[in-house]
Amino acid sequence: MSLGEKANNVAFSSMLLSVASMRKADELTISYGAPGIELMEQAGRGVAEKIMQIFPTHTKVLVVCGPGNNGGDGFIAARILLENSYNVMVALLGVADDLKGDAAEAAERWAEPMFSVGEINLEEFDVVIDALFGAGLNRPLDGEALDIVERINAAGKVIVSVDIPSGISGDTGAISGEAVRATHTVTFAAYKPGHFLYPGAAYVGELSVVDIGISPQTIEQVHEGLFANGPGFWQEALPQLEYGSHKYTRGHALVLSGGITATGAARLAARGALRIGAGLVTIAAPPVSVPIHASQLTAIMLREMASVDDLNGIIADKRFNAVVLGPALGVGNGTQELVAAVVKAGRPIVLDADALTSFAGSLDTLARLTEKTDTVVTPHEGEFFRLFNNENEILKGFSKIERAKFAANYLKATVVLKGADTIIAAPDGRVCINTNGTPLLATAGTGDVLAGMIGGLLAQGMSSFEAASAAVWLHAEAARNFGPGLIAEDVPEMLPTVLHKWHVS
Ligand SMILES: NC(=O)C1=CN([C@@H]2O[C@H](COP(=O)(O)OP(=O)(O)OC[C@H]3O[C@@H](n4cnc5c(N)ncnc54)[C@H](O)[C@@H]3O)[C@@H](O)[C@H]2O)[C@H](O)CC1
Ligand SMILES: [K+]
Repeated sequence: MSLGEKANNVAFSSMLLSVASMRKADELTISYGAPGIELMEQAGRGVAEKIMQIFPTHTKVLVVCGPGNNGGDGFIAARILLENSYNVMVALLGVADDLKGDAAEAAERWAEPMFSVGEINLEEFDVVIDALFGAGLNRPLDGEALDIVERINAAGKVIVSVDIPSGISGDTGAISGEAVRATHTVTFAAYKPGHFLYPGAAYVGELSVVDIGISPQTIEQVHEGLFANGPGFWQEALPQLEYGSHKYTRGHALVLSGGITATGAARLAARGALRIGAGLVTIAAPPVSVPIHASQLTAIMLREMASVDDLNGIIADKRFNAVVLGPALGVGNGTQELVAAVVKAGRPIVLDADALTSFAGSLDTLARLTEKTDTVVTPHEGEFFRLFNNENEILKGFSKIERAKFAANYLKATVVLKGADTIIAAPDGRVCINTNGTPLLATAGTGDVLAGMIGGLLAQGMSSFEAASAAVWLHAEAARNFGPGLIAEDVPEMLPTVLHKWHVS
């Protein structure tokens, strides 16, 4: 199957491999008969081809090789570039005699001189290939390793990193001391979490993945449930419009509103739900807020909710098939009671903002509710820590992925842990890392819109993990399409452009 065909495979193109699962894929492939050096040849060729796609043959290329197989990839890339008449030099961190296994073989195949990193002047080159460290990085860079990374970053050249920018952890995106700021990163077989998690995501530059002969079957075999978020992952699960569609087949989302000074959040959420395709959307509001909403709503409907009894009366109508609670709903027991009432009705729910903060300090009360119905919770870091502040002992040292997984398991809910690199974690252990986050979303009310968008997809029958992943990606894509000056009200209105661009009916 060509990479192009594989990319069409919904799950495959989004599968992320941890460093350990990549190593297992490597070992399995070798055990099936492909020698390691062959994988390295294909890896090095993938890097060389990226250079050849972009730069003319008179480009002066310096390949900086580390002491392991990342360096091995570098030697192969250097040889292939030289065979294609590129002007190439190789500098080695360490000594050639210390090279082992495939890296030593790759160095053997580089028949030209090898310089030490101390001998070369970066100014003489146009492009630097960073083949210092990849999956084997196991401690902060120091000494000569740190020095050459700092020199590479200071040289102002185009930098192509092999597998992952040196100094970045493939699993967490964390920086070990310093890291190469790549212009491009070419990785192998599958993307790694560190390519999408900050700060690593800011160091990879333009990211591409090349096939090195590890089969999709092997990748699926070692895959541990980590996905990169994008249309490739959930497009097939998105509700599609059929000729028979009418507003009732597209679901009815209910959004609960706060009091008279806090009605905008509910309208933002409701608009997000409507724009993402819910057939009907209703806001349930306290009597004081009803006239405020009434003067501003058109397609979105409005019901008065003076008490929990009123809410029970409203959701007795089973056509309300998704409920969004939280945006400016108010913090306290009142909100806890509203959440409990909706859980009792057994509808899929989205809990955001105040519906989460209201349970700070009573996490188990929340867990007993969320385990009863299909739930998506959408905390940002602050809300997460308020909710899980008693679990700090356990969570200390946890990565962002591990914290999201812990919460999803604890609450038996899909957790959207928002941030520059939003993580979506399902109770079954699957994790989706968002790939298109943008600081444009750092403006009041965008979280309300996201909660509504998730509710709108749940109303259309989409399952929680896929609905949350799709909404997170479409939400950021809408912001990117709008650009500078974005405010929350713009996000729902940009959705048609994004849905059209991604051919999502
Ligand atoms: N399927 C695959 O996994 C393939 C991987 N390829 C490439 O191999 C590297 C991983 O190679 P490895 O030898 O395991 O480690 P590195 O080359 O990344 O690191 C080299 C070596 O460096 C030492 N080290 C670690 N941290 C430091 C540090 N901070 N300072 C100094 N030295 C350090 C440590 O001993 C490491 O062993 C992978 O990234 C791919 O590029 C194959 O090419 C294709 C298949
Ligand atoms: K590297």
